[in-house]
Amino acid sequence: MLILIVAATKFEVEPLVQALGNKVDVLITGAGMVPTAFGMARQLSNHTYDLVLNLGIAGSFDRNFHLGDVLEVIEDTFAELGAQDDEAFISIDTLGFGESVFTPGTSLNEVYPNFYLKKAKAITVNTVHGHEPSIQKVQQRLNPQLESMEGAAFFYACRQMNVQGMQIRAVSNYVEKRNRDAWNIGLAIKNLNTFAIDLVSQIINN
Ligand SMILES: O=C(O)c1cccc(C(=O)CC[C@H]2O[C@@H](n3cnc4c(=O)[nH]cnc43)[C@H](O)[C@@H]2O)c1
Repeated sequence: MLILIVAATKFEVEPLVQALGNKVDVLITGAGMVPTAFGMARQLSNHTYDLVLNLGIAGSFDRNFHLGDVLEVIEDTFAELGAQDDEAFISIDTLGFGESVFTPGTSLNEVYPNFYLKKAKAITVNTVHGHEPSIQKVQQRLNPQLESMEGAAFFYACRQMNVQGMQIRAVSNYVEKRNRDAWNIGLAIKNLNTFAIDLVSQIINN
């Protein structure tokens, strides 16, 4: 089983690289949609994989999730792709020249049914939300549970390159008026990597 791990920063997957770096390929793209899409296109043009895993931290709109929770992203939307029409937003889909909503090519249940994670719907943004009025606006429009800067681009690249992909994220912060002191990146990275090391070990040993 050939596995590619895709992450925005090396910090997010450092424990997994220490534990399993000789058994899987790891692509560190840099943060954001463009580096993710470009990095994946280059890597997947030159290599073949059975499974591609996007691992990272994320902000949560949903207060039922706790900091450190590890979640499977089952839908991801390019939240800013469209046009403003005064107070309204017209999605790229409605405009008729693109798609904004993407789903994974596979699922945890399909890949390894012994493992279970709570599911979440996410949005992908260029600008991390940190201003209450714009948070309320995006919640009314899309009702997202999570936010990252790469997820939808990951799903898009998987689909374009015809590979099976899955996105797993751990909550590092709530999406709220910017409050960097309240982030718990350390806990999110610890829980994410504990889960991912366990999952990848099981997959490659079975
Ligand atoms: O210090 C900051 O303000 C800051 C802003 C965004 C991301 C970071 C990171 O250190 C992590 C990079 C990675 O984290 C994802 N992420 C985490 N929380 C959020 C969020 O609330 N909204 C969007 N993305 C988030 C993102 O995918 C980044 O690539 C630091």
